[in-house]
Amino acid sequence: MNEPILEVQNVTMRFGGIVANRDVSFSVERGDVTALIGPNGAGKTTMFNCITGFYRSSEGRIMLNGRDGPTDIGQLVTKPMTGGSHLVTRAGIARTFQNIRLFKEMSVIENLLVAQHLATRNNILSGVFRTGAFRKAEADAVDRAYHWLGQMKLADDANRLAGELPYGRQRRVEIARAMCTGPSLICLDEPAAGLNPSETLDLAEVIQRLCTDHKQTVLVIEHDMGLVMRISNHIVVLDHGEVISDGTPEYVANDPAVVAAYLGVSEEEVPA
Ligand SMILES: Nc1ncnc2c1ncn2[C@@H]1O[C@H](COP(=O)(O)OP(=O)(O)OP(=O)(O)O)[C@@H](O)[C@H]1O
Repeated sequence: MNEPILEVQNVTMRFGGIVANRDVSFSVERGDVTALIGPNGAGKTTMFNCITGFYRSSEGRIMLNGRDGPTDIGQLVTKPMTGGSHLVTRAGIARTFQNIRLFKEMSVIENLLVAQHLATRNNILSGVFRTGAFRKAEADAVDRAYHWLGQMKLADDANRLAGELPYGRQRRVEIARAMCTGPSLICLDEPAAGLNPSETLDLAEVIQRLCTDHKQTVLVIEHDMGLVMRISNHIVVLDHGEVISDGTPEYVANDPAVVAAYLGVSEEEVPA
């Protein structure tokens, strides 16, 4: 399968009169770390919310070529009765949030188990009667949770309250929780926000390991350009809701349109 894992096709998102994304198109290739960057208010989070099924875009299409074949994200979100972002998680897109959203009064391991209950197809009856399939699913969920805690260098924290961990570790718990759902694509919303430099380095290492060891495809919004340049091999730049550059880190870093957007001056004014 050589097709991109995610295809954003001419997506426009309006909130009343505000156009947060305008005719946005880009692809995420399998195994890549793609970074979505841009100045404040450029439309990055809105784009993420469309991709992860929190919003239905006003126009355009977002296709996931995941484990169930081509899936139209917008159709999952608007499916009558059962539609919603949980179906997008099941289809293979997991995410973390700009503001950490762990269950702070639960242990780390419980946070990872809850995520898997939402992602599996067990129903209430199999739980009540504790069928063989249910018990196997539970045992697998625990194994998977410990596996990802180990990968995120959190094995010793399994039974601590999530809210008691230092911020950098909480970020890694969020990533472990997302990985437990077995995503085709993991979307990280500003993972370095609020981290100190040494926590950011740990985070970079963890994200790089997801790619090298687990062939995980990653889409990340990030303002920390040091981190973006270290981890990504593809960058899409948004400004005022539109894609202004798309390419390798080297290409984007030298694109006058990007320099202009960040400096807040017109393209013509940027020195060659
Ligand atoms: N729910 C909403 N209702 C109305 N306007 C919104 C909504 N969400 C976003 N916007 C507007 O859409 C534009 C893009 O916002 P968005 O949060 O997507 O940008 P961003 O690039 O993620 O910014 P930041 O880097 O500051 O997080 C902004 O003008 C914002 O005010």
